[in-house]
Amino acid sequence: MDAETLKRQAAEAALSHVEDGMRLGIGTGSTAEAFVHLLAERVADGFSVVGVPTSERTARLCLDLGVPLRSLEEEPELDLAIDGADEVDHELRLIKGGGGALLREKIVAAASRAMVVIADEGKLVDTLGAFPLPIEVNPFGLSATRIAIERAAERCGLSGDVTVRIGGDGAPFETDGGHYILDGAFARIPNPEGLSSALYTIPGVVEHGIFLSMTSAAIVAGEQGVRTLTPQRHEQEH
Ligand SMILES: O=C[C@H](O)[C@H](O)[C@H](O)COP(=O)(O)O
Repeated sequence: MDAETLKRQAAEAALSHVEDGMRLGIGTGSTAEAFVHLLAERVADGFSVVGVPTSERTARLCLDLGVPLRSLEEEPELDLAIDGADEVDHELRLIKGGGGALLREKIVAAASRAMVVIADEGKLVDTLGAFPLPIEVNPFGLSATRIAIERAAERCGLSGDVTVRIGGDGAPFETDGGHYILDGAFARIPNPEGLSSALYTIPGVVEHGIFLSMTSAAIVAGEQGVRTLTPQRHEQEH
């Protein structure tokens, strides 16, 4: 089965967590977009939800497909966030931000009573870090912040290049918040809590893509079917 089919299966299973009348945080990326398409079909059938998008890209798709939207300012307390991830470990710690939406995604997840992550099984890892860690930074003092990140990573026992993400136009990729992204190729992050804390001490760091203790459940689709992982590591077959 190809990754797109698996993403759609995970997105389908996530719909069972959505109840009529919910205020939903809606993630960014290809898996979240598969979810938006399915949600839009439900909305067209009369299902009532309001969505708070985690990016301009997701907002455009929701508007195109007729999913009603509010800003987080209008709906500051959400019932559920549904989002993809770049990596998920067995404690449901995540790396996110491959699409550059990590800041809004983390704010929306934090404003939600629960967060369900949807992914194909290729995203499941023993140790986070093979996917370069996205770190959102203020453009001011970019080089100084990059050096500070490298030193902080070294103090955590990590090495690897930290590079500025470049957009399609050859200029630094700019997030919806007007920040830049540095990608840290650390290969293995055995102590994500330690790296997270170290990154938060750097003034130019706006946010990073390590999501800790935010995931209520991860719905993972693979060749053997769709599984729901919870932080207690209980699994359910669908
Ligand atoms: O910034 C983007 C998000 O964190 C995405 O949820 C993440 O990159 C996964 O995207 P995809 O579902 O396309 O693999």
